[in-house]
Amino acid sequence: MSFVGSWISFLSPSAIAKNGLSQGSCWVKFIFSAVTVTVELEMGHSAAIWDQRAAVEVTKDCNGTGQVVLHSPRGASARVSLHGGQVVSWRNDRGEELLFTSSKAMFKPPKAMRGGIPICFPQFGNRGSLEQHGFARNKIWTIDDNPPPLHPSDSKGKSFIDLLLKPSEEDLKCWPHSFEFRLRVSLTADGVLSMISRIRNINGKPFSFSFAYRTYFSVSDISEVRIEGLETLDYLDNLCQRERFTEQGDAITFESEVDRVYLSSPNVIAVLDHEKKRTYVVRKEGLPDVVVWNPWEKKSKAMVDFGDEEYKQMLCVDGAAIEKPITLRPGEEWTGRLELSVVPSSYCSEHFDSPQRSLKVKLA
Ligand SMILES: O=P(O)(O)OC[C@H]1O[C@H](O)[C@H](O)[C@@H](O)[C@@H]1O
Repeated sequence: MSFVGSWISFLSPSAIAKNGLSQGSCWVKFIFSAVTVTVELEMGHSAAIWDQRAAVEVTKDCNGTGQVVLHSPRGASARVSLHGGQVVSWRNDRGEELLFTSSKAMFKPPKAMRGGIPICFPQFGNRGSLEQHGFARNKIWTIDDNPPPLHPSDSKGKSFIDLLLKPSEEDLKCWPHSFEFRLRVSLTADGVLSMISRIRNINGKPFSFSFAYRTYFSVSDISEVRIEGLETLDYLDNLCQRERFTEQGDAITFESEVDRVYLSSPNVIAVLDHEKKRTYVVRKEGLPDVVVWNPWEKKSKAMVDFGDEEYKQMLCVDGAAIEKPITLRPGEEWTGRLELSVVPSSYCSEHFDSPQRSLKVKLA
């Protein structure tokens, strides 16, 4: 289908209804700022070159929460909820969902939806006095129309949205530190998903926090999955009172519950799904730790928003800063970046066999 054709079908009411955008929505807004589209005709085929910001849809529903859908010109998409600033869907150009969402997930505040990429801030797990994984994932974020600039490469050729979280009076009672948390979520034409978090101390005193992009990857079968890039690292085992161990295996595979924080990890990690013949590549910056979590059978049964057998279809691999909390002095800002891409495993076996050696790709 030509680019123009696919664009028109994207705008049609049936496409909007198919994407579920009109259901229960108070309004739908399309943002096409600074879009430059060139359509080239060559040998009877049409191709599109999309130079600038691509299509971003914003939908707001009646209970005050909303979603933003990012579209790539080649058909990939990402959906971000204002509830939690949580990425709730990431699809490739064939429409395949790459993130896990539980069939029992609840999409209503105040709790984060089980799946996607909830943000753990300012606390990870129960390492502190706040609610599990901190409050950011449970709050309503706003769209930031005028964020401080990022590097031009963070915008060029991408569809993106900027979100903002500031503490409420209630948040300040349990965590008395004023901050601005800016989140940029973007999608490249090839469907690479990026998240950039900028957290600024606007308080008169220093504060410390921990952080994780809890990333629920969708996998064919957990027994067919392995992680490369964490071998030989030290980790804290949440199942053994955070005792420190050293990883011994060649790669990480799964046959029981896992809940670990790998320390001082390389900036590129690969999650290989043999059955699907695809590999997720996780690139990160500013995030020294990697959490690996799968609840397995017993814990799955204990979670109300998670199916008994669903542990087989998911794996959390989170870029994180946990062991050494980040400290910001007044006026200082911290940045943590995550970039997710997916490649066929045939490509991976050639290029990603040893992530520590060959995946030294700097984030743009
Ligand atoms: O159910 P959640 O609050 O999302 O937490 C899910 C899991 O996250 C972490 O990995 C914790 O160490 C686990 O103890 C917890 O069960």
